[in-house]
Amino acid sequence: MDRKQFRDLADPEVARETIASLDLAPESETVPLREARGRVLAGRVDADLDVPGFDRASVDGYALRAADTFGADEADPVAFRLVGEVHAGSEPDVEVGAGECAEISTGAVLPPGADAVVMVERTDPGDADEVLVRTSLAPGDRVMFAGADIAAGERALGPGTVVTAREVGLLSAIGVDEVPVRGVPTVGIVSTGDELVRPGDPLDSDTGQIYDVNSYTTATAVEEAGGEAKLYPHAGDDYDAMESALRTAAEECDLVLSSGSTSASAVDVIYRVVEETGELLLHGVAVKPGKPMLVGELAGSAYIGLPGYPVSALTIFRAFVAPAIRRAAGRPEPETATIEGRMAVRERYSEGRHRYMPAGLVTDGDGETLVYPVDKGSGATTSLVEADGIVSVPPDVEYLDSGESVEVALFSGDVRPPTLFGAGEDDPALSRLLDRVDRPRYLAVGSRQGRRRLRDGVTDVAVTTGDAAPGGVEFGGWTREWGLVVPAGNPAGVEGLPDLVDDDLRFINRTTDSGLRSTFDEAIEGLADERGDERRDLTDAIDGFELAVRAHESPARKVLAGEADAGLGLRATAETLGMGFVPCGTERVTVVADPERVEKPGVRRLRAAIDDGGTVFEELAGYRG
Ligand SMILES: Nc1nc2c(c(=O)[nH]1)N[C@H]1C(S)=C(S)[C@@H](COP(=O)(O)OP(=O)(O)OC[C@H]3O[C@@H](n4cnc5c(N)ncnc54)[C@H](O)[C@@H]3O)O[C@H]1N2
Ligand code: MOO
Repeated sequence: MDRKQFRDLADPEVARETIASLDLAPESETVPLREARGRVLAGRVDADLDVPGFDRASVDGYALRAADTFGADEADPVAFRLVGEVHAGSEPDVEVGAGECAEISTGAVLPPGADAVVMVERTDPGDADEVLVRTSLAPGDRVMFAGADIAAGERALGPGTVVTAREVGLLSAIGVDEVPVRGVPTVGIVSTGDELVRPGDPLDSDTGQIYDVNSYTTATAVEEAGGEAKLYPHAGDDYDAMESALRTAAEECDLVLSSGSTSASAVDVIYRVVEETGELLLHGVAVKPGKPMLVGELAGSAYIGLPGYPVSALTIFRAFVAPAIRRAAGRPEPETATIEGRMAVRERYSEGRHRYMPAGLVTDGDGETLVYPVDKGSGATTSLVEADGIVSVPPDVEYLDSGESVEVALFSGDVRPPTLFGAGEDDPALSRLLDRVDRPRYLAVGSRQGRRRLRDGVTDVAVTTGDAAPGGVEFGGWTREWGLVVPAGNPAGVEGLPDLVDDDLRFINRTTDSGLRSTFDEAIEGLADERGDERRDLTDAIDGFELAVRAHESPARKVLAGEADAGLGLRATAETLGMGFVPCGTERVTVVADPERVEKPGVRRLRAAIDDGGTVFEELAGYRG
């Protein structure tokens, strides 16, 4: 095989073969039995003694010769002479002859001469040192013979066995206190990028800093695949920093995984580091996401470069890297849990790359599984959390039709569709109500998108302001007070919407998908009518009218950060954040369900939660149930 493929995007199969050609399997080792849980046996373990090591009583009773019990039954017992006793853990000092018996406890060595044990319950005391036996026995009854569990020389466990409590049980029984196990591949993780900050450290968003998602995510995924993750400090975006980080990791690990710096920009130099420090075998694969991945070797260690975008990095990891780590660790490929479903919507894609499409599941009113694409882009960490699995779409498929049957490879076998799937307005009361539903999924995409997804038959419920979604079953709702969120104490003395137009105030708006934004637009429209102005004149006069942010607290937070004087928001938000509030009105939030899905358990639960309301509305300033 020609292992170098730089110019064109490689076929995914070629990428898989190239990764398979890397050697990342560590040496086997021996570990104490107490530390063997979860490890994979590297070789066969044979028993070198019999278990049990002696003929053993299985019950408390009397050891005797079975032949002497012939004809005994409840009505007609046979008398035996008691000649001694044997306890577990001691060597018998008695021999059992014809017509004799010895008292014996469970687990004790069968005394010489005896070949069976009668349970104490089937006996009675007789005269003096006599025992009456009220049942007939066959030789071997209530006795476990030496080697019956496992015999010396027998195969106990084979290579590849994953050690769990059961295996520890057998190994303990045969006296093994150390086991040969496959080495755990050590995987060094080097994230690249000047902008990265470890979670827990302070973040300066103004300078473009972001929390490092890939280091911990990849480390967790490595451990899930059976490797040992070793985190290195992230490397800056220059050649020397990357070279030194990769070199150190390569010296200490079986596999080095980097993330970032794989693509086309001037700082994406990692391929040169690999080329010059080791060998670059492949750069670029015809998959989406994850096109710019790299495969190579570095100072005797295997190397894979993941793209910087978290979704791309994790998708590539799952598709290409995890199988290689499992192989190196000697772990079996997990049963892929898959589920068939029909596409809820049509999805187009035609870039000629094999696509790993994150997909969510929802059940319709008949319990049938529907599949919808979740694509918030490779840079959105919520893409994978909001999805349930991946639909693999070959490069020649240009679209998946609505209603078309597809197969979803679930992220794990225990993934289930949510009991309730909703979309619409971002609202704090709704968040609290959803806490009362078991495993709901809710996408705060705004009223407009909420209506659309309910109409498309994707979601079970829509949560909207203004007009309720048409054609649905109304579950009721609540009102919330909206207005302008200003700094505490309202230093600019803002009194209402007219001040936004007339005064020199920096304002932050909500995106047009949000229902609150529609309410605001109507109020501006009303103000324009009142003044006999064009709406446009008013909006042009508002400094920041076009500055729109996505979620319900976002404008207030910008005000809090000193970036604006007033933000569109809710009284509840101002209260929570300890800010000032200028009321402009109330608006109604309505929950509407797909008529075919009102009987789904999660949907019924939400309806009950709305009816009940409890303290939810009382606890939120400006809310009424
Ligand atoms: N002109 C082109 N630009 C891009 C192309 C292209 O073909 N031509 N490909 C795009 C694709 S596809 C991908 S995928 C990315 C891959 O980019 P890099 O691997 O070079 O990654 P960076 O540029 O360093 O980062 C991309 C993005 O991800 C953020 N990032 C990086 N590391 C982390 C981390 N550890 N945790 C969280 N987020 C991280 C980074 O800040 C960037 O926003 O390139 C496209 N561009
Ligand atoms: O390959 Mo990029 O990963 O398409 O987003």
